Amino acid sequence: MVKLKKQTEFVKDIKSIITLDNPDTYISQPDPAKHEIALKTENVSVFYGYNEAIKPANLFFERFKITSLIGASGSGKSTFLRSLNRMNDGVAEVKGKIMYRGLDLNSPDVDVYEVRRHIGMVFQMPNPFAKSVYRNITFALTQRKKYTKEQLDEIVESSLRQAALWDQLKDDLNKSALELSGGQAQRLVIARALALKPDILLMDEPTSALDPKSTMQIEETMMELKKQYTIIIVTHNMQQAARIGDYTAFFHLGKIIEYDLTRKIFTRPKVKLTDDYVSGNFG
Ligand SMILES: Nc1ncnc2c1ncn2[C@@H]1O[C@H](COP(=O)(O)OP(=O)(O)OP(=O)(O)O)[C@@H](O)[C@H]1O
Repeated sequence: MVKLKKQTEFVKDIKSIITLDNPDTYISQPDPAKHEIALKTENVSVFYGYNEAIKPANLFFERFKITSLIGASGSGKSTFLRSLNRMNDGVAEVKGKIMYRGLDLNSPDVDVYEVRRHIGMVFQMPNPFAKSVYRNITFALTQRKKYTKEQLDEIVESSLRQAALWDQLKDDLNKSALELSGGQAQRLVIARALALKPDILLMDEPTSALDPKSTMQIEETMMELKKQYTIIIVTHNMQQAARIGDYTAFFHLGKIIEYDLTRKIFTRPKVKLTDDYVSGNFG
């Protein structure tokens, strides 16, 4: 009688096939038999015209973890990140599947607004609207649905609390968001994304425009947020990736060279190119 393999053994097999076929890459995914997967890409490639900026990428993102995307400038990190919630629509052609709760988010009949409600995005430069702190958080919500004042008050408070901004701003909710410091503005943008109650937060170099103190505060906030959200972050800051990332994917010329637990990427990478990058030999 043929004995069926357990799923974990299949996963091990898949890992070794990938490694043997591509000796210059090493992809070690979180094991779906043991870990909940929030998002998965299947052969996702991205084209700007004829330029294949992302080569077919197959990545699993574990739920309630932080995954860092690292790599030199132009390696494709932002392009890949922006594909995950359809931010590349109209800019680039994205092929392959982006699987979320059994649904391919890259399918043309998927409502892009719904995709972005479940998968929020925070950009490099804090970009609050020229509105009050309160309206920044409620604006997107009220475009599609009616809320009572009590409901909105509750959402504003809980979003600001999660972004560690409530204590500082609770008496200044009518203040213009343009009067906030850079660190406060970035945390307001995080609160604005959280107000939509997403599952996943994409962050594109969220601290690169901030001073070290604000950077540490945002990192602390992210460590709290990952208890409730899955976070995927692009960062140029190796210390940041090592400090906060559970998993790290290293990109080079549009290809994922190595994907593994962060501690392995930074202490025992399997591919020399990764070692050279994390040791600061190029990039
Ligand atoms: N809007 C665009 N149109 C055409 N090509 C683009 C566009 N955006 C990015 N590219 C190209 O795609 C490739 C990957 O760029 P991308 O910005 O994703 O890299 P990155 O790793 O995020 O870089 P950085 O760290 O500098 O932000 C580069 O060759 C870049 O020139």
